[in-house]
Amino acid sequence: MADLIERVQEIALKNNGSPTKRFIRNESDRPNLESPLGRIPIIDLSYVKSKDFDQRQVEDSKLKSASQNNSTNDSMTIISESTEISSSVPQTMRVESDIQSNTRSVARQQRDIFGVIGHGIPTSLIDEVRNVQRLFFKLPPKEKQNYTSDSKIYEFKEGYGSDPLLSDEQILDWNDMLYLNVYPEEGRKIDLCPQKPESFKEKMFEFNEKVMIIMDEIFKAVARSLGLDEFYFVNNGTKGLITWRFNYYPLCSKPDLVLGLKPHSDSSSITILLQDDQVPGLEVFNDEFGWVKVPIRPDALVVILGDEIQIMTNGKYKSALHKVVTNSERERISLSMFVLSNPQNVLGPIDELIEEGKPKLYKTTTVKNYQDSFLANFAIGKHSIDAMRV
Ligand SMILES: O=C(O)CCC(=O)C(=O)O
Ligand SMILES: [Fe+2]
Repeated sequence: MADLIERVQEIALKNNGSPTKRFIRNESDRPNLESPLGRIPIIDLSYVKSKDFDQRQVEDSKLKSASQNNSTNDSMTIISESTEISSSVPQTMRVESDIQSNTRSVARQQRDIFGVIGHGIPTSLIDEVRNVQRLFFKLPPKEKQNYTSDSKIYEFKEGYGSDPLLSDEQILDWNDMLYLNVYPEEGRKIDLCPQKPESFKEKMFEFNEKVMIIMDEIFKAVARSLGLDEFYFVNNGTKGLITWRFNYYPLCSKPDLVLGLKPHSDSSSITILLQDDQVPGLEVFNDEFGWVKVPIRPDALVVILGDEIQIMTNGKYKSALHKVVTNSERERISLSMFVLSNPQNVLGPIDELIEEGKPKLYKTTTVKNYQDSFLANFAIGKHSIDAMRV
């Protein structure tokens, strides 16, 4: 078993987008390309940051309803007042989505994923980040290969690569990626950071600085919504490590047989996702309707709750089960910014969040242990959080 040297992009180019056997999913795992368009809440960060207490409370309670598993119909009413991000899906896709939502309307909003607007990051910078990412993946294979690290395949593999091949039975994701540690600064491997396009590093670090500020605001709002001290996460190393994953999904002539990314939850506390501004693909699991498409709103960042939050909140907030489907017309990119706690931190339910009379639902371990088991399980499609249940 060796790492897959030929990248998905090259396979796609050589075969006109036609996947080889290794990518073909078993019948039960194949995507339904007609899944309905989901509704995800929108949080306006300019209100969350506001000094106006009342306005901040409205946004905080939206976040609470957005995240809490057992929220009531009342809290859903609050979030339904917010703008739906489906409103700015590009015209061509909107028509398709509207037809779908007419035939099968999705009433229940997601509670494990939400859009963030009012974040103050200029659209021009967001577009530039998407642009340098696209330019990087357009480089010749040899050039991109310079950014591949030679660490063992079952460890976290920084740099350029694709789904590591861990067993002969494994079905691979139709995705190439570039993984980079961006925080703390001393953890950066500058030799794995693309030299081309020239502005890649500059745009990446400029964007990172802005996103780091937003992360703190989100952590503060999440803490408030849980009744914790607002600095609980900020002061306890929940923003301990930030890793970016630039995803590239080539076009695929058999999107009904293949997945861009297999169903998974992220191991992070939260993931901030910058979606492609044109091409949909992300789907999230909805308890009522099964898989639903996550709408696109080009200026919004998407926040995905990860396993760490589910464990820390003793299941009060849930991590989002999500996957990516491919399409036969256009390639797609996305950028996942995973926020992980300090590796040495203890990971387990927070004492203040264990309700009286309710048991602890998750074991306690270290963040490092959880990450290690997550990476090994991810490749073979297993969910690590299942092993954490008491
Ligand atoms: O491509 C996307 O929209 C999602 C990517 C993702 O889930 C991941 O990188 O973990
Ligand atoms: Fe993910």
